[in-house]
Amino acid sequence: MFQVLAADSIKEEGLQPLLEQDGIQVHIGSVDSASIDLQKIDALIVRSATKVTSELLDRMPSLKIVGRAGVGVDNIDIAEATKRGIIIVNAPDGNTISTAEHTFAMMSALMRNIPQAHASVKNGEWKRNKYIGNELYGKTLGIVGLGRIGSELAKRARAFGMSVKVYDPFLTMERAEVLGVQLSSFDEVLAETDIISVHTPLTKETKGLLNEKTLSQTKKGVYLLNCARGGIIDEIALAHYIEKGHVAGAALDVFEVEPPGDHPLLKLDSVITTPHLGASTKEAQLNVATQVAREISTFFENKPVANSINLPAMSKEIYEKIQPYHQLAKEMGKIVSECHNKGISELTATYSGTAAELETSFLTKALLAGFFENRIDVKVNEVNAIHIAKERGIMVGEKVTGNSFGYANTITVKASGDGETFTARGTYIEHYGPRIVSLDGFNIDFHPSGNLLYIQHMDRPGVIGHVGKVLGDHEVNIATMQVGRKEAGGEAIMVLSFDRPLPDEMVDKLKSLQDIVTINSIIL
Ligand SMILES: NC(=O)C1=CN([C@@H]2O[C@H](COP(=O)(O)OP(=O)(O)OC[C@H]3O[C@@H](n4cnc5c(N)ncnc54)[C@H](O)[C@@H]3O)[C@@H](O)[C@H]2O)C=CC1
Ligand SMILES: O=C(O)C(=O)COP(=O)(O)O
Repeated sequence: MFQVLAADSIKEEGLQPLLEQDGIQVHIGSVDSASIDLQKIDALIVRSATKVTSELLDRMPSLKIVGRAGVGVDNIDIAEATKRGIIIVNAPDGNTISTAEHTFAMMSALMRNIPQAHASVKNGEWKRNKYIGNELYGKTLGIVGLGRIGSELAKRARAFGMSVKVYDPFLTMERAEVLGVQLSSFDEVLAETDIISVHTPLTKETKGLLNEKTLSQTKKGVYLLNCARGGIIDEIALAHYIEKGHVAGAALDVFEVEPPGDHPLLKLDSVITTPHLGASTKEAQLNVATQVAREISTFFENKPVANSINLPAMSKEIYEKIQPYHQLAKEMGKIVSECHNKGISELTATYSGTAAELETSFLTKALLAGFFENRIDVKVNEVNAIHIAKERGIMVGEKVTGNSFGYANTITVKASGDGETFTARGTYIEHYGPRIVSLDGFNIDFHPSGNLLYIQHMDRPGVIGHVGKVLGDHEVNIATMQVGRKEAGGEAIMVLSFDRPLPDEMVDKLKSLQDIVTINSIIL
């Protein structure tokens, strides 16, 4: 039974996809609830309040996936989660409209002093002159970060007769034209706009984007909005610029530390604020909860998630196409690990034909996951495979070749270390299945599944008979058998498959036979 913890007051109605699925138990609570055994939780759903730190991850050894019911993942230690093979998914567009609408409402409220005037009337006052505001019409709005929310804000601003200048280093001229905004440099946005609204994620690059220096480049009387993340606008610098009358006012939905406590900005009359409400609408909360619940339910069905932060994005169609190669790559990783049961320092995957047309980095990660499966104690998957390889000093290479060795595709794995090299080649034949077509330079042809024995031996009369006798004495039935050799009388290999696991003492007996070089048992 998979255990899901939905924290941060996730809208329960949105959890329906998980509640409806057999084999899943959903707990509503928090990571601090005494009644919840964190050790057993497989999936965690959070909003922005729960901080998914390495300390929390230490307390959740079964955790496999974190669902962020929203956009920003700055409350999640992505590097730590990735190291541990934990997938992170978010709900990128479920709260776009709500946040854009909230930003627009904040902008209107800021320009017309609505919160201050409201409080004054409630206080028994009637100060019509004190609260004279400014029109939005004809003003220039500067948007920093024209992603989903920034774009929706731009559309609304244009509908209100504002012109819009945008700074976003990743934005194309075509997209700016479609949205009717003017693509500008950061300096132009600072110097030429009346209101500046930030809509970037909080990253190393965006932290303190508006600071003592850049605020000095803004127009005197500028208004600032932050409905993205606390810290994009330096709070101390902002308070300073408001106090000295350079910035006319600010609307803030977010703070560096939430709740902000006794904060200098809260003491300023021209600062209006909400408690991180951008995404807090019934509609957005239903959207984001449903989106992450669907993702987690898909994950438990062993299908690809659509919006992972630390896995490549893949549509259902692409996933279906890549799936057989993914399986083959993983099995080849296991085969190489078992057949070449030695230390390795380099692993190279070479793809050809139809395999080379796919997301090969995903296949290489699957290969590594298979390779490490029986070698190390840590669970290895596509999320942490590269990290684990690096940590263990294994160089991972990836190549594409035009030579398919007569097949429609091949995946060739070369493992090297201590002066020795082992190579395996496999192919996927449509409507037929995966085949291993070469092992350590020997041509062979077998289906990689079940219980296998890989035997290296000398090509001498009687060897196969002796192996058959030991198996017969143990009443072990051979399902399939393939042999390969490079030249008569030289080294040769056998790959045998069985319907059930093999007794250890029988494998030991086989090892002691004359002309047997090595024997490796492989379970796929
Ligand atoms: N107040 C609230 O409740 C909410 C806040 N947010 C915040 O808003 C942010 C934006 O959300 P979306 O628009 O959905 O994300 P998005 O990913 O669609 O847009 C972000 C944009 O920022 C741009 N960008 C990145 N680095 C930049 C830089 N250094 N300078 C200028 N532009 C840069 C990107 O190119 C992208 O276009 C989220 O990361 C989140 O932190 C999101 C939802 C609700
Ligand atoms: O989606 C986001 O990035 C948000 O900031 C919304 O945060 P929340 O889920 O309301 O705590």
